[in-house]
Amino acid sequence: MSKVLKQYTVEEVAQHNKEDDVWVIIDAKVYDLTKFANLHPGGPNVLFAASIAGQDATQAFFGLHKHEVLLRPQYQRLQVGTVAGQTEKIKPPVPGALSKVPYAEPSWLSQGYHSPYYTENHRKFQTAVRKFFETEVAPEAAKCEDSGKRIPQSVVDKMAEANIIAMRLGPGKHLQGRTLMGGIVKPEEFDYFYEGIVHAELARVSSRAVVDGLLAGLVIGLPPVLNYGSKELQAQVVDETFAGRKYVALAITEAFAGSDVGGLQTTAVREGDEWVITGTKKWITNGTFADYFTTGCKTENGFTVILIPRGEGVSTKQIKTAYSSVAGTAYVTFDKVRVPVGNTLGPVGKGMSVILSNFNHERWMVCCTSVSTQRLVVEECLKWATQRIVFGKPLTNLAVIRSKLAFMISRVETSQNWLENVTYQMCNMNYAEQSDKLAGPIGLLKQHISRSGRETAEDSTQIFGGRALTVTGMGKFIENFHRTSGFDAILAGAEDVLSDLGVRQALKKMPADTRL
Ligand code: HEM
Repeated sequence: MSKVLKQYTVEEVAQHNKEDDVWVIIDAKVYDLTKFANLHPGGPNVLFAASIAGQDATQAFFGLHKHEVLLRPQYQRLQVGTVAGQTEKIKPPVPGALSKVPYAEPSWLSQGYHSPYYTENHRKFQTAVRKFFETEVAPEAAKCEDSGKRIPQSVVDKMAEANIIAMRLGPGKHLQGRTLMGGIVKPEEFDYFYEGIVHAELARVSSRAVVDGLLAGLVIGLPPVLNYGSKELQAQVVDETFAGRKYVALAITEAFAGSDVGGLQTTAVREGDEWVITGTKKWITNGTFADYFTTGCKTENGFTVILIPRGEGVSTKQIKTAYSSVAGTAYVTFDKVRVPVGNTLGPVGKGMSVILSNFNHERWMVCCTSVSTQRLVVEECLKWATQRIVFGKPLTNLAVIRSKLAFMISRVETSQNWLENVTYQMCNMNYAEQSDKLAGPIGLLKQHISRSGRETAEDSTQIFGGRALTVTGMGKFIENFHRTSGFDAILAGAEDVLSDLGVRQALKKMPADTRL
């Protein structure tokens, strides 16, 4: 039973202004901080100041803490009453609800705006997905970001139950017969806009590392099995991965070669009905816990992709990167690993096209998560710049801050609009057409979005000041974004390589019969 809260007048609260009896008012609620003072992370003295003890400390509080602090159960207990004649103004977030902060949501989710791409059913789906991620994933995501431990199986199980894992691989036959998000969308109606919603909502509740830790390896490592694996192999692997019982990682990059896939040295040699594989792989997302590795190998006549199950000769070790170990980034060693020839994905020697066509979806997914995160940065900055008082006025009074906000908003809106256009093209092209027509545009889009992200990371850091330098507190989200936005510029293809790819693809299509 929740405790009955007494009402106090402002004058009554003001009596509690001593070190052994300290109360404060925060947003029309009365808190008894007497016992808590010595445990307060900001120290006891700040609570005893004449402007705080017994006073309305709302503005001071929100200048120093995120709202979520008051919502933590251990701090909710400090509330002893409410203030007579006052009502709370700052509302706790409702799971699944949209933000009312301008530009915090894409225009298709903003009241009074329209979109040619999304239907009412996309909206219904979005509400359900946001609620799911906010209630089921967000609490664990925050814990794992801190601890570096992998996402608990209970979260994976819930994602599998709603078929979120399968939906993250996009539309296709693999969705047939599955109930998607409780049946809100039929498998045959599921398009890339639905999939984009899943990526965007995941990014809203997760740090960059958690986005990857929540089975990004599977999202990029399983498509070659779906597109090129034999029926027997698919039967063995697909269901158990969509059920969240087994994990997959894409193992392409090596210390010897990153974006230049041609320089890979891991080698597969055919011996009867088996491949014998030797080599190393680096920066492998989810590699520490993956059960299967979709691996790029050098073979006699070129490059071949082979699915390697974890077993004898396979070892993985964690690489410490700038983001949390929750992503399970690994260094993988294959030491004369024997794999049946049936595990080959696509034609022998033609692995390059398997990998290159797979990149489109991976890069597009990074675009979806990155734009969503950049939008959250805009929201955080708008909130902070409005509530932060400097020299007696809100930060928004400064033209330089408004200018930064203008560029941040413009970057996220241009990115979103281009992304939606590319998504629409994907919805209307088959896999082969996408590989032919979209590799260049998606490369350019990703470099635009990751570059925008890094500029936004810089701007937001200036807006948050010192708070953007600490991993906890008001600016923790900005700090994390600033530290990890570079991952979008490298993973799935380095920014410079992708800009070049985009232009080279365009040049290939230049008509021979044209002159200035
Ligand atoms: C219900 C009342 C309060 C609770 C539960 C609370 C809790 C906390 C927590 C959890 C932190 C650590 C910040 C973080 O890492 O997120 C913190 C820091 C701090 N708190 Fe409070 N606090 C309360 C009231 C106040 C008030 C009224 C003041 C007024 C000056 C204050 C001043 C500070 C300061 C100066 C810091 C350090 C901020 C920093 O390192 O940037 N707190 N508080």
